[in-house]
Amino acid sequence: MESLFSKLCSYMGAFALLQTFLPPPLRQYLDRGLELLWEKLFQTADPYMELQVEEKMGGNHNVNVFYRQVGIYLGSLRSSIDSHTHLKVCRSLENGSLAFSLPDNEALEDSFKGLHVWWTHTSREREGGNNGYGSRDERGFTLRFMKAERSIIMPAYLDHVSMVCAEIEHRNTERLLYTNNYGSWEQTPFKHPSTFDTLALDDGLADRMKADLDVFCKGESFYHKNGRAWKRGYLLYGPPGTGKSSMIAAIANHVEYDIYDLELTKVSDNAELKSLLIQTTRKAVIVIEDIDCSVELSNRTAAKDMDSMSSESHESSTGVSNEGRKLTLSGLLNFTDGLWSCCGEERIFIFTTNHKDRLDSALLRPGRMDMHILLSYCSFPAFKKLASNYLGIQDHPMYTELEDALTRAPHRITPAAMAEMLISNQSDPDAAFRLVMASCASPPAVANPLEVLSVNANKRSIKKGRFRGRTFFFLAAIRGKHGD
Ligand SMILES: Nc1ncnc2c1ncn2[C@@H]1O[C@H](COP(=O)(O)OP(=O)(O)OP(=O)(O)O)[C@@H](O)[C@H]1O
Repeated sequence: MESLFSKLCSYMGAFALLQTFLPPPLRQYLDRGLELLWEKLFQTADPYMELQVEEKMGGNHNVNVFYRQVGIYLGSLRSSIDSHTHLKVCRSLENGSLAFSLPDNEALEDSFKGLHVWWTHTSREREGGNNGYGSRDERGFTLRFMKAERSIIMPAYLDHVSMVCAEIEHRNTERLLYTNNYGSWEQTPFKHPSTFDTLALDDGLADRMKADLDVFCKGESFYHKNGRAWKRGYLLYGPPGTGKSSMIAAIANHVEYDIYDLELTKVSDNAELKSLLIQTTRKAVIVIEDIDCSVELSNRTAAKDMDSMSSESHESSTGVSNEGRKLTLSGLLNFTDGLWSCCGEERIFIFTTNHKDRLDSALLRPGRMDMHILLSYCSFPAFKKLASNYLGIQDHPMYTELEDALTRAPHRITPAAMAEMLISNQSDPDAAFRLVMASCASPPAVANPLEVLSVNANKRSIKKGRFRGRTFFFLAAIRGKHGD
């Protein structure tokens, strides 16, 4: 009896030793085999249950979306995959990246809320060939978990799989820039290289913006718990060429959202505005640039005075009263803030203006735009960032002098103008810095025509374009704001 007991002990010791050396897939096979043996010997009920996720469903073999989602999800479980020594690999046609997965019949372990589940992929030849349904194999995933955990796995874990897959797909999909064209959105791939690392901003602003965006993106439960629409508003203001458009691109790149660039002059009325908003998807940055110039949304008191002066002549010439004006400030406020704005989630609204003082106080009141961000002339830290980006220079003997000049400069330089001076003298940094010094000391030889235009002319009649990173305006037809 004693010798049998010691034999049993030594077997157990050998098993424990074997357990540490066996590769995980083999261990799982053994586990499963022993479980089956145990069930056979002692007739115990299987404490596990299984779910089948087949690639094709039903008699007419419709594609099962969840099968694809599971495949993508499992591909993201890198630490579980890395613990295996037998893997499959393929390269994606779309983005050229490598994707690893387990061979058929090998179990991949995952955990969710402290529970453990196991996925296995199987494929077997379809009976009677391919029957005209593409693949000859019947493929599917099997999910195995404890029966007692059924209420957590179904559907919370399954929803989790779909959600993670949606995020992965969103990250891998090319992002889009939408522009409105009379009632509908037209899309084009969005590839703007601006990031918070390339922007020259005042100290700490990039970090504050990134932190704010990160909190917003992870804020679903916060917004829902507090009964708030999951959206955020930024007003970017400052002179032309200080990086407002570049910051929009940096924001979109940071959060990886699509951009909807709303041109208000192409929106005929509030109903169209509403319809455009409803067509936007979640995870969207909705931008209205130069909001003070887009439509008559300036200070309402001033507008009222203007209206009363001109209403008579306007009505007689057009037959439409000012009261019946089609696109209104209240329509726009409803767009960003009111009930309409709640028909989608995870949206960032950005308005830009060169003249914050011209905006109606209703647009500026606390809570409307969450952050008002001033982008201004080039400070010394911003200059150093541009010099580092464009010339690869971190420090230079002229920096003390330049800091002094930029701090006291009577003729302030925009980051756009600074970038141009550095880029055009890339091969000779000393010459670039001398040019910056000279620009600090005296105004540019030729006044910046775009600044003159932007002050006097109605921007609705000005076309905006970019060439080599600079913003250019050219007149479609010069029409002064008040007809001058
Ligand atoms: N803060 C900045 N950091 C880095 N580059 C900048 C910055 N500001 C401007 N630039 C450069 O100047 C160019 C024009 O800037 P951008 O169009 O972003 O300015 P803006 O403020 O939107 O001008 P506008 O009001 O005329 O639309 C950009 O392509 C970028 O190269």
